[in-house]
Amino acid sequence: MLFDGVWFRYARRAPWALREAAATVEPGQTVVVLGANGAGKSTLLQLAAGVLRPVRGTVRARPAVVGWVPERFPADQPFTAIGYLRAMAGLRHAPATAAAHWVDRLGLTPHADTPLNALSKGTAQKVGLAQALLVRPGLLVLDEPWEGLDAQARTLVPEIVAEVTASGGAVLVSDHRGEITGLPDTTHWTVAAGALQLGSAPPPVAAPPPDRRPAGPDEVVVEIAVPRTEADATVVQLIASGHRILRVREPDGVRPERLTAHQEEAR
Ligand SMILES: Nc1ncnc2c1ncn2[C@@H]1O[C@H](COP(=O)(O)OP(=O)(O)OP(=O)(O)O)[C@@H](O)[C@H]1O
Repeated sequence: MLFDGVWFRYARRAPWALREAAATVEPGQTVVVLGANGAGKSTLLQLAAGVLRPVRGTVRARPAVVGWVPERFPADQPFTAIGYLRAMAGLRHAPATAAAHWVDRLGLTPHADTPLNALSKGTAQKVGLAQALLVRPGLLVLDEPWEGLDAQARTLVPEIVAEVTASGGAVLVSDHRGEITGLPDTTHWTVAAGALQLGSAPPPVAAPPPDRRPAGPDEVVVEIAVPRTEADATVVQLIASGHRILRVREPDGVRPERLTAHQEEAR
């Protein structure tokens, strides 16, 4: 599949959400799309899936079967989980066992008869994932597939991606938090302010230094624990939300040399 000079904006006078994107996706390839909030990842993925059409340029040679998993599954539909998947399976001429297979595989059995709009966000996301897999896709497009999923379901994502690519399908997956660790042989693309860069490593998140002033009488200190890989990004987010970072530290009893250079400086 080829992005041939693709430009997109959401309204006539709106700023370009994607500018002159040029890229190729080969069969069997996994492309991880990185970038900050609002950079244009979802826009790019929707153009790949054919959900949006380019304003300029074209997307060529899109595989016939596209599985599209949006960032938020639209759960406001008058179906139960299994009813929805059976209806989708019928529309797409999927194998008769497809809906039941994915309900079982994604751990949806206890929720099969629950109306979609009564499902938790994570369970609804699993239904969104299941519908994209009813017919094995030549292109699977996953927009932040980890959002809201429980630990068990998260481990299934790399497994499913590997199965799709092993059968010659291509996968495009966005990951604004840099969560992807379990996917082998991936190509990285980075979107920054609507510009697509190919083959670049995840951009480093440079966290500003801590604010050394002690907490004042009208403040409280809230301690949080985050995954080591998300520490810098969390510091940036908290500061952007108007909070002060007093320090970043290792958990009690953990040797300090495991801190990154930045975290060491922030102690
Ligand atoms: N439906 C829409 N109507 C108008 N503007 C939109 C719409 N969807 C996205 N945009 C704008 O297009 C730009 C790119 O948004 P996009 O959702 O592609 O970013 P993203 O990288 O996927 O962000 P996030 O990680 O927050 O999902 C942003 O400026 C956003 O505000």
